[in-house]
Amino acid sequence: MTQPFDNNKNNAETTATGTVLIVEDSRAMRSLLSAYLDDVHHLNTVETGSFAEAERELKQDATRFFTAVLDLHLPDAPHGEVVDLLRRYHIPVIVLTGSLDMKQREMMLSKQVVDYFIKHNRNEIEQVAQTLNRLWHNRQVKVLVVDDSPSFRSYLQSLLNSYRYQTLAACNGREALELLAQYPDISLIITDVNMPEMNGLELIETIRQEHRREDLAIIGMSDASRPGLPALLLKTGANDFIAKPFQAEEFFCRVSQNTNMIDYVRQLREAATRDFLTGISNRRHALELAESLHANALRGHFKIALGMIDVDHFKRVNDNFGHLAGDEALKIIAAMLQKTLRASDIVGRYGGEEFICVVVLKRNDDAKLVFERIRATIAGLHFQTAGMAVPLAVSVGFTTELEGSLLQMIARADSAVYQAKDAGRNRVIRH
Ligand SMILES: Nc1nc2c(ncn2[C@@H]2O[C@H](COP(=O)(O)OP(=O)(O)OP(=O)(O)O)[C@@H](O)[C@H]2O)c(=O)[nH]1
Repeated sequence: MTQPFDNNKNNAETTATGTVLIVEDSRAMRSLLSAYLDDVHHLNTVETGSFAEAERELKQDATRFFTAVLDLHLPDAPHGEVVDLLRRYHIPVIVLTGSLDMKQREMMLSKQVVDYFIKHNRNEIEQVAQTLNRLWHNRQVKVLVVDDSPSFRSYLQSLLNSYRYQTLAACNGREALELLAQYPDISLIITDVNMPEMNGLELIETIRQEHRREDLAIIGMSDASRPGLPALLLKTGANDFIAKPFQAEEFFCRVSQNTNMIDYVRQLREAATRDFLTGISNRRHALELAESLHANALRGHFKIALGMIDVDHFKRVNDNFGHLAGDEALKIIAAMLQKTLRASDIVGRYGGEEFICVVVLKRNDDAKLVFERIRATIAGLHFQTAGMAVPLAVSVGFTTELEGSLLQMIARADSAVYQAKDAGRNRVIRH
């Protein structure tokens, strides 16, 4: 396989914290920038006022810096020399400067500066902060580059690395598919069209049989001299197209638009499956997962037990200690259920103060003991509120009878919960 992950020593994955080096000769601007970035999640700053000071900090330990924000015009380096200094240490550079002519702009772009902003007011500082946040986030984003030219592959990788993306590379479609199988969380594939073994169009067609445009973005890349190609790539399933040769600025606009779209869809999906209070699966998602376990159990692949867990006298917790305290109690119980059960089991918030658990039973598992352990653990929990330790308890109904639908199984477990409540609560009843 061609060039796996980039393991550049200065890759942000190896830096322990997100420290930003600021090089700015105006003390007021430096402090304003630093104070603002401190508010940005994860980002500490080291302030320097000249080329010499920046050089000293880098010599001391350059690996702590994941990005630098630079002024181009420093008293001891008036022509942007500080950009070269940072690039020697492979640290991504954002320029925040008082003025910029066309020549300087070209110079910066040729040196792979991440972005540049002209100082006008606080608005630019906000934009710098947003760019830093994006770079910090990019460390988690995998981009696969597919091209048969080794030099072009490494050029693309170095461009992407300057934006802190994680990169992988393949020299044809077949290798790309192997890498995709190995790393299913790849967000974006940038592929050339003309390649041996499997070309870019065949690759896109194959990928689209399994991955939709909103799950995995693809940018097709080819010669600007083939006018019909962009449409063909888009029709085959590419999200976007870029013509070679291209400007780094355009390349990054397209890359970030596509990776942002994938992130956004992933966040929406995540939000749609999670219960907003407890963070465990919501009812709809838990039922979806449970349907599949139930179907497999009916086919005889394994045995399952389905339990409904209802918090006892929960109204009293709310009435005595307030709704927020009640919320805390629900979070504690959800976390405990999640921790107690195996990854192959399902835990979800069914509604209000009721949880659903579907447990895959291994050969020696006793369903009654599994739910008894849950009940006993919760009965041993006290949550602290208003200076008091409030005891918690749950009633559990469960069943291992698979017959009929999943909803019928839930109804059986539910009726066992009612029996447990009637029998005095804080107990486990089997249907
Ligand atoms: N704090 C909080 N309370 C909730 C939430 N969802 C439901 N509840 C409360 O849970 C309580 C459930 O009360 P009941 O159905 O009377 O049951 P209970 O008090 O637990 O009594 P038993 O089930 O009979 O032991 C109600 O007061 C609901 O307002 C929530 O998300 N947060």
